[in-house]
Amino acid sequence: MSTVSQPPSAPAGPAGEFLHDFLLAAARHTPDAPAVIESPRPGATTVTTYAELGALVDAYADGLGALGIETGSRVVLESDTTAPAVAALLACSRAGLTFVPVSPETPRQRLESILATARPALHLQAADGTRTGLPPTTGTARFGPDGLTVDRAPGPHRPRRRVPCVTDPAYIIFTSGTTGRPKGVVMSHRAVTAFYRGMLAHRIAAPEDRVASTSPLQFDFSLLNIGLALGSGAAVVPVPPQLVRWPRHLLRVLRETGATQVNGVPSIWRQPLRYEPERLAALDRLRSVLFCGEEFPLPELRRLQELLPAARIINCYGATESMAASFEDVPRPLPDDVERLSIGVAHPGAEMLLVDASGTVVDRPGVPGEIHLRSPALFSGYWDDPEATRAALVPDPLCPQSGQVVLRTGDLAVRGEDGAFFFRGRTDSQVQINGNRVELAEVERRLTEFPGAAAATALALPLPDGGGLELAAFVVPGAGRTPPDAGALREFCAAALPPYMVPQQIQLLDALPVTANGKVDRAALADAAARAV
Ligand SMILES: Nc1ncnc2c1ncn2[C@@H]1O[C@H](COS(=O)(=O)NC(=O)C[C@H](N)c2ccccc2)[C@@H](O)[C@H]1O
Repeated sequence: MSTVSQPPSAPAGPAGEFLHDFLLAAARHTPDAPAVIESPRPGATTVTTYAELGALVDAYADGLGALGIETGSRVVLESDTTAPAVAALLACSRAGLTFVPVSPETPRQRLESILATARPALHLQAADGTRTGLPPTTGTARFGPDGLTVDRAPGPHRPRRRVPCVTDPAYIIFTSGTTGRPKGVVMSHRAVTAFYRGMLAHRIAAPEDRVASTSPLQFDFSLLNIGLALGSGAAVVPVPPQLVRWPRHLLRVLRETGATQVNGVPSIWRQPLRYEPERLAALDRLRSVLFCGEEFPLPELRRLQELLPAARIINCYGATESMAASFEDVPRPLPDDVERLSIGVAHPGAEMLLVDASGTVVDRPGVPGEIHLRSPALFSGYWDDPEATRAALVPDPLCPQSGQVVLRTGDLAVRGEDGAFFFRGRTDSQVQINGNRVELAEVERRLTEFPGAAAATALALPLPDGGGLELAAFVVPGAGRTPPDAGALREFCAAALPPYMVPQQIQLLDALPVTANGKVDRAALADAAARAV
């Protein structure tokens, strides 16, 4: 076999099956269109065009190429979502490297756990990044307006691989594993671009859109937003996490950048709805809202619809193991009798089916089952965790002989008469209280029906004597409403729920604690409840 000094150029997959090809293809014809619009400070709005983004990608890819890092190596990319950060992840893709996004707010111990697991060749941060003390086995570099600056070159290695392949990992997202050790969700180029194709078939964004992304880069919601914007030839408007948390800052960024779509987890709306309803209603360019990650409390969703009556609101459901699965418009207005939101059906090219506890496929309306997802966008597996991978990627229940695997989501749903799915919580959110099965979402829903309650979270907590579980609940009052009384809330629950579903303790909170990805932080609530006993 001939030895070649230069690797043959990677065979491009079908048009744009590599992440960088896919995301830069849409705007080859519109180089001067805005790709990223940022407004870190009042009056300091900057636009990066597709041509400028492409030039940054070239500069960073050259810098990475010069380091001679072996194809398939990992690069930890520590940054908020910015134009240079988007260019850096695209440059990793072009250089045949797998990027591992982490937020600058990632605690050191968690970063060290990710470094020990992913064993990256390089840690890459922004020019003004503050991370120090990286292990000597990891190269370090920074990306800035003029290219890469290498602080410490990656260690020498004997390259065994030279040709990038579309089944290579494009990125690894580390999620908080239930076992405490972060799980690395490995997504190939083929999977993520297959997902992007399915999502873009919904025509959610158009070239004139400006898609605000309010999630940290380490959360694949940000990667969905980048793909949605760039894949549509539109602009992404990254909102730094430290601005998302302050309603006035968030609304200023949306106003000054002319955002036409705002994508985020439900919790980003809680404070703006409560403290800045007028400024929210004044965002007259805002024409769509997309949310994901957890159920949107219905009182807050209804309030959002009141303030943004013209906005299309999309409920996006899915897991990091396939980036997402479905996109469903919320009825406008949401009928009063709706208790659970539809998650629709899987995006084009994918299919959800329900499997009951016995492993039988459920195909009758109204019968609950666990969502299994058949999709070309399924993850490759959990990094270095074959056992967890086998538990998630299971044989196709309809045709196990085929060798095809489907994603076992851990989510419960029922089908409506029209075939759409209705989310029914996690399989692990079914708890046993005094031997009775309790669906926590049912308790939460009853609590949010109380006049003046905007959101609620219910938890099953171990009894102090260790003998079983008891229900605790946390309720956030609505904007400008008299805060509900805990006793009245208990009576309200008792009027509609069996005794074992009435929370023993109910705490009123000004806000629910959220994780780094913006989801309700149930672990923090459990700790607070334990301390309150
Ligand atoms: N719209 C929902 N209603 C209700 N429960 C939900 C919903 N979207 C997720 N979830 C829940 O969140 C779980 C997935 O959690 S996750 O792996 O951390 N990933 C995410 O939350 C974000 C996900 N990758 C994503 C990114 C971008 C767009 C859509 C979805 C799902 O299995 C559901 O339990």
